[in-house]
Amino acid sequence: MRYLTAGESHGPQLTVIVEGLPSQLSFAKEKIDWQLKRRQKGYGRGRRMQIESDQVEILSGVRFGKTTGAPVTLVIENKDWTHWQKIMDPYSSPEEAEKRRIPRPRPGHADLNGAIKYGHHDMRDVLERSSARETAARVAAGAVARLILEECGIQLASHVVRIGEIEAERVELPLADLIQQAEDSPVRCLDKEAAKRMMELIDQAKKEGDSLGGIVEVIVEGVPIGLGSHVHWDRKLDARIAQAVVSINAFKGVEFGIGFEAAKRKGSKVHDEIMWSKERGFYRATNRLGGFEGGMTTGEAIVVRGVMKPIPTLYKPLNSVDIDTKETFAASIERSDSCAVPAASVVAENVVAWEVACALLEKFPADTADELVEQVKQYRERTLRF
Ligand SMILES: Cc1cc2nc3c(=O)[nH]c(=O)nc-3n(C[C@H](O)[C@H](O)[C@H](O)COP(=O)(O)O)c2cc1C
Ligand SMILES: C=C(O[C@@H]1CC(C(=O)O)=C[C@@H](OP(=O)(O)O)[C@H]1O)C(=O)O
Repeated sequence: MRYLTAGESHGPQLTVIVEGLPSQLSFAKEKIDWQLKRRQKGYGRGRRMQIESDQVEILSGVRFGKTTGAPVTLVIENKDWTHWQKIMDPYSSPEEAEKRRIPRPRPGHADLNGAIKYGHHDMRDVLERSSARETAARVAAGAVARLILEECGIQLASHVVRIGEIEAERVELPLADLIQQAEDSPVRCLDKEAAKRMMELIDQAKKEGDSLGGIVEVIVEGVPIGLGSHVHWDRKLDARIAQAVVSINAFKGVEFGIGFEAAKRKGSKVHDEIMWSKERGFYRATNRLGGFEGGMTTGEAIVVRGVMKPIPTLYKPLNSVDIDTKETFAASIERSDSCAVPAASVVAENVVAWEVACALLEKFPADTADELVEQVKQYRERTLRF
């Protein structure tokens, strides 16, 4: 499977084309819209999220509620477009655009590098596409992938484990409870006490004109053994997931299982002992390596964490240099999120879903959803008897 996204943050819409889906897959639009809604929530978001109410319009590849096997095109309207039409229209007048030209690059954004690279003297031409607005399209693609995963008994969840200096206590919960509790928390945090302090910290950062980052964790359960492959670097599924997570705007690092902690421990406290029982087949006594050995799934839950830097646009401005005058100025802003870690946890969940679904279809190529489900079922039975 593959997908392409297109669209600017303040253009008319985002478009995503998903290609390679099996046919006869029940295409529940409400499930895609639900993922989009989840991405819009979260404490610390700015005014833009009050304007948008994201949902998909399906333009191709689905008939009678099922995929046909043809590319699926989804669009998400930007309601904010009406406020930007004059300067974002493909044939807007240069005079109009000049009034809102951006000659001042914002530290921490793609503005300056993008302007130099693409020869833009209005940094709006960079900003519009580098904006995390695009993550709505990626979530839509991930939500489509989840339709496949669901049919095959694979479930995902995510939660926030850190915002700024506040770290959540580790809580072990069955996945269904974890999903519910994360959903009930405005910061998607399972530790209620930490969640309260996270919200206070966000309020404080906002008041001070500052911003916050954090760490999110994604968990995938029900994964068959052997998705991905050890035979070639670009087929290792952990590596693909790492790329997907770090490609989310503002994400700077990724770890699996105990992750960077592994550097401090001896091998005996890192590797997961192999066990066997008639009911479960092969399994691991622990899951410190987060569900991967040799770039392949072990059958234990995939546990992946991503670190998000604080939002770069600050009401308390940082210094930058005007590209026209070369003079130093303090960057001014109109509006911004002060913390988007809870929203980004939903993005992370969905980009991971995409990678897992691709790996599933690589192991079990199928033209119809039934063929896929049957192959996965048989493979799970074979695995148990191995
Ligand atoms: C869900 C989400 C919302 C974001 N909202 C903002 C925002 O309101 N203001 C901002 O300056 N950056 C925001 N960002 C981060 C920037 O998009 C990102 O830092 C920037 O594009 C530069 O990319 P890089 O940080 O990956 O280098 C957001 C990121 C995500 C994932
Ligand atoms: C639009 C979204 O996030 C935006 C991501 C973003 C950025 O610089 O990345 C900046 C803000 O955009 P604006 O300048 O229009 O307020 C966020 O609102 C979204 O998540 O849908």
